Amino acid sequence: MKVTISRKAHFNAAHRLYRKDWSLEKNDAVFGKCNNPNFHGHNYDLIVSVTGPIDPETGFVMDVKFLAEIIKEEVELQLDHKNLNLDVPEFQDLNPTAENIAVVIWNKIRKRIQKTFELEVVLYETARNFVTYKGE
Ligand SMILES: Nc1nc2c(c(=O)[nH]1)N=C([C@H](O)[C@H](O)COP(=O)(O)OP(=O)(O)OP(=O)(O)O)CN2
Ligand SMILES: [Zn+2]
Repeated sequence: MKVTISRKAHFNAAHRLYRKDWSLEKNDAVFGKCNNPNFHGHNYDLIVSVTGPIDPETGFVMDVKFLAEIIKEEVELQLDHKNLNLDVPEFQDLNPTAENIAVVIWNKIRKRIQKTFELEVVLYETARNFVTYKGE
């Protein structure tokens, strides 16, 4: 029997969607207002879910306080109030779309979670736009 535990988190960050190897015209055509050279910001909401068996001794899949600490160290401290393009090494050569941010977050958290557990992240970039990544 497997059970999923989830923890919500939140961070604010600025970004610009563009490719350095494209002209301004092509970036504007593809990314529109998200290509503003002066950046723009989002209030990101994150849901991190871990699936695994319940430990019969503790009754936990994993201690949610431990998961909260991992999210604080791997996501909030590294991304909150940052300019993703300028401040975060992972996005120096990677467009900080919601899809790419979700994959970067998943890879950071995956390293900290027991291999036998499944991991899923859902990242809300706006109240209506969100992406899901499960490492598949
Ligand atoms: N597949 C993706 N498409 C878009 C992404 C993305 O990361 N992946 N990002 C953006 C913009 O950065 C931003 O998220 C768009 O914001 P906005 O158009 O304001 O979206 P809202 O949901 O707030 O507003 P609506 O009026 O509901 O469109 C664009 N595309
Ligand atoms: Zn944006």
